Amino acid sequence: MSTLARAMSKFRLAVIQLHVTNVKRDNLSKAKSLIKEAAGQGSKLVVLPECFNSPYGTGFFREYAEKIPGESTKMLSEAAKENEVYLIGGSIPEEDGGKLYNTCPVFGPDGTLLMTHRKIHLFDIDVPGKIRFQESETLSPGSAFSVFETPFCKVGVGICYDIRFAELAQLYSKMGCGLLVYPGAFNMTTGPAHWELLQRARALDNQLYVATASPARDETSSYVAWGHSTVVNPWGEVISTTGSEEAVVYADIDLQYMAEVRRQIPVTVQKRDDLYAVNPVTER
Ligand SMILES: NC(=O)CCC(=O)C(=O)O
Repeated sequence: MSTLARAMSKFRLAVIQLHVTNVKRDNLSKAKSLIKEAAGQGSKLVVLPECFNSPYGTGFFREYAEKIPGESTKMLSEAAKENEVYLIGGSIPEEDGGKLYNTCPVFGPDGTLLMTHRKIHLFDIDVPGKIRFQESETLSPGSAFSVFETPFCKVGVGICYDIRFAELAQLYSKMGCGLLVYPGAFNMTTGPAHWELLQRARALDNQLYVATASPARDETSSYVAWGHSTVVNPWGEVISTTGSEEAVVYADIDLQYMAEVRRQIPVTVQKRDDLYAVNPVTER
């Protein structure tokens, strides 16, 4: 491997666990300053949480929704360019053609919008006495897979509940991703039970890096996020995490290490695709 290739196989990732308020302007300016802070620490890829510009809740999505391009994506584009980072803009409520989506915009270091991911699997759950949440009351699902290239590796994007679907991660892995990123706001019921477990499972199943970005916990909000933004390596180990407060979580991603794990335990090439296969039906 050349020195350049070796250098490109390592990069710093920053996950911003933002304290989200109901004042959009404040959310945007706080996000902007934390992106700058993360870039100042050498991060090349920066991730914001699900619903970083708006409180998370079906009663808020329409009020905070924007078209793309709009106020929030303008800030993200400028921040990506000013700080020369790839920026996964968490998610924002998006309005398009009268429908609302939970959408993650991704920007390149020149400020270009590389792609948007509209949450594919809407968060509709009912755990009696604990939590009932129906995103589908106000949101429509996306129906496209979302992978983008960086000089370091291919990155696959899902939003929160998308992490529960192992086939999506498997598909992204098959498409060549070395890192899966899920901006997500788990809650006080499913967070302690499933959040870390799902990340480690997706990482181990596919022998790749997994990163999640949650809003910081706010006990006064109608939906209390679990926090605990995390990065997991291809061995299934948590390599960086935090608690419930606002924080920036840093992790050094090493694609050579991923290749080493895949050589040692070669499940990615041992898959019996002659017996079973997960194949994309649409791609963009
Ligand atoms: N925002 C979400 O999709 C929440 C997902 C979640 O909490 C879960 O348990 O799954």
